[in-house]
Amino acid sequence: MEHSSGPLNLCHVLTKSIIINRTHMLVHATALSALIYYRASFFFSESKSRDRATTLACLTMFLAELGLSFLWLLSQAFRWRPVRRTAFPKRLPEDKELPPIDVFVCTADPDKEPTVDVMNTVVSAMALDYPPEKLHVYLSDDGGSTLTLHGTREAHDFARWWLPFCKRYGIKTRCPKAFFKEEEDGEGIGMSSENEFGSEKKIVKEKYELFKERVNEYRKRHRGDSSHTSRDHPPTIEVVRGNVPDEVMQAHQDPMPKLIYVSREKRPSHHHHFKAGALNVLLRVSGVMSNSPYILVLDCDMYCNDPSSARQAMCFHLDPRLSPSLMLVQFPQMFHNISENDIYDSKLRPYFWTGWYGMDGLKGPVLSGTCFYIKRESLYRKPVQEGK
Ligand SMILES: O=c1ccn([C@@H]2O[C@H](COP(=O)(O)OP(=O)(O)O[C@H]3O[C@H](CO)[C@@H](O)[C@H](O)[C@H]3O)[C@@H](O)[C@H]2O)c(=O)[nH]1
Ligand SMILES: [Mn+2]
Repeated sequence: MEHSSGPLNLCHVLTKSIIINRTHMLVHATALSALIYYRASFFFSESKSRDRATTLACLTMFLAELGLSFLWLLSQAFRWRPVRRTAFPKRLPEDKELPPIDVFVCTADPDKEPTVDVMNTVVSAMALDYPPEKLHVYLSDDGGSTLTLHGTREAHDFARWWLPFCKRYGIKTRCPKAFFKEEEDGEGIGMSSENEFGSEKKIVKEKYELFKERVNEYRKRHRGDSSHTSRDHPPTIEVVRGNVPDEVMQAHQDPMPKLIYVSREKRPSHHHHFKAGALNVLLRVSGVMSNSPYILVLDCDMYCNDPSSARQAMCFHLDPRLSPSLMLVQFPQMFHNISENDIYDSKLRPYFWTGWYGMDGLKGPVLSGTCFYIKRESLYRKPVQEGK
């Protein structure tokens, strides 16, 4: 990668949106003022036709209107000064100068969060376009399930095929499940199955099917085997090496990101604090094992849908102008499998595509709990300066 003198990122103020938003606010505020004036004049007028029932009805409506107007007023902050940001990953320093990243994936229940899907998220994180020796993926299993541990080993084996395949063909969708679905739906990169890509895709698909089969087989065979429960189990930490024998491993010498399975100790007598407790344990475990200065947090059903996200995040974290006051770089969540007839906006578009741009313009969005690259240092107290 070449150095370049341009900035690593740009912040664009969305002038057109600002003009439209503020004009709309003005019109809306004028209409509201007229309404409030109309209601108020009703109460101050000395009309004899006003009986108690009419007054009560008008008062109730007026209070409701005042309440809604207040809510409207508060939400206008999000539309006041929206901004967008562009990152220039090509301007980042060389790979060897990039900082390491720890990825935290949390799962809690192999019945509610199917193991194959969780592993798809894990594999998509391992396949990020980032130097593999600088990427460490930690999977926290709050269920303490042997199925998840077994699935992690199987995922590691499958990643040996998947990672080189993605790298060689510049695959954009690095979650295997999503990639094969796109290929089936004809939305893939459209190369014929006759060529080299096609034949390799076929092999990788077979490996993926085998991986799924083995995980599901294990689930069937070992159901109810364990004496532990998700609420009462000892700790387990394993640097996952997979099930592949050494000879086969030597044949695939491509370096891979480290994959670490962590299941913290849980006892009924101690509160476990759900995901927050799991993240705290991952912070401590990773602090001893890799201690990377940046951390990506993912829910187990939030796969990485853009392999360049790590480099994009670094365009902000490594920017000397921004970095001292920057805690995290957050990506919006995207939802699939939502009904075509959805009337509840389950994709949360106003939140991610309006609210966030607005909040960023007012000094930063809220933390949404997943899909963010956070600076480890920002989670600890500021180091005390020497001599003070
Ligand atoms: O005891 C627990 C409970 C949950 N989780 C994990 O936490 C994540 C989020 O939990 P989920 O039940 O899926 O919550 P959602 O409502 O889908 O998630 C949103 O809301 C959560 C807080 O309520 C945030 O933590 C999430 O990041 C945010 O996406 C999942 O990966 C779980 O496996 C644990 O690790 N341990
Ligand atoms: Mn969830």
